[in-house]
Amino acid sequence: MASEPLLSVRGLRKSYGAHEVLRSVSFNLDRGERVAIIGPSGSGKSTCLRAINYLEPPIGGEIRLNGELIGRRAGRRGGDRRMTDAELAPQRAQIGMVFQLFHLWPHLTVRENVALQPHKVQGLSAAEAFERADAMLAKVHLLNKSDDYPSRLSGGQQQRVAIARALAQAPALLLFDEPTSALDPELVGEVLTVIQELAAEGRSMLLVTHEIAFAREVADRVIFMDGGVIVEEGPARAVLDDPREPRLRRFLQLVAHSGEAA
Ligand SMILES: Nc1ncnc2c1ncn2[C@@H]1O[C@H](COP(=O)(O)OP(=O)(O)OP(=O)(O)O)[C@@H](O)[C@H]1O
Repeated sequence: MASEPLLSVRGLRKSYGAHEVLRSVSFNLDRGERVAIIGPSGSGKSTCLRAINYLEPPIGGEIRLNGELIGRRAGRRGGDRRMTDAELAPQRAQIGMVFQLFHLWPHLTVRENVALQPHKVQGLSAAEAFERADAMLAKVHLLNKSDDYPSRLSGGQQQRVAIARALAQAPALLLFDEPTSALDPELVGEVLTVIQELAAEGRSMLLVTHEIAFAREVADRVIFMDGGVIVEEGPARAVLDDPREPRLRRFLQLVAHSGEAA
């Protein structure tokens, strides 16, 4: 029997008013797998990522991590109900998320930013949480900045701190939502290098990215979304180098012509 996937997304749906942004999206991600989601602006990529940890609660479908249903539990009167934020916290802790904007606490040092979740949510002592923070900051090559405040760091460094913070949760799955799109071009490389190093460690990750060359490099599998549905998916090189769907072919041509700024 095939083993259960790490992440299973089935029939995911999301609307804003009458606008259906996700129209039954289904895919799996296996342990150690790297999956990139690409597609035109507004196709629902970020919404899909944010629905996975219920930052944007979906209106239909099912998400499972290690087989466990995310965001919903059996209700008293039969059927199921949405979990409260408190109930969701331990599930969210298994899913590390890195956003386009870094969302670091400005009044905390780099080390304190990274140690906060392990200390407050996972119950590590302050000393243990700082030790873990330092180990994660070493991974993103920023141990020398641990006593600085975020405002003293470049955008690329702040994003690497945000990655260290996600790692400090010891998550089963990492979600990256366009992690380089708020950065000046000269700062993109350092962030992509760190993500690549994490991929080489065999971490499970789902990335929304506009960087097609990077997706080809780092992802095992690519999902192309358009209009709230998955139009094509498959091994990265097959999807990106030999696309079947005309919509994907057009998208890749457009990206190539605009210097990868889709
Ligand atoms: N909070 C919201 N309220 C209303 N509409 C929203 C909201 N968030 C997203 N949308 C709409 O949902 C659609 C999908 O947005 P989403 O950000 O998921 O697309 P995307 O593929 O990630 O685009 P981009 O590449 O530009 O980030 C868009 O039409 C967007 O305007």
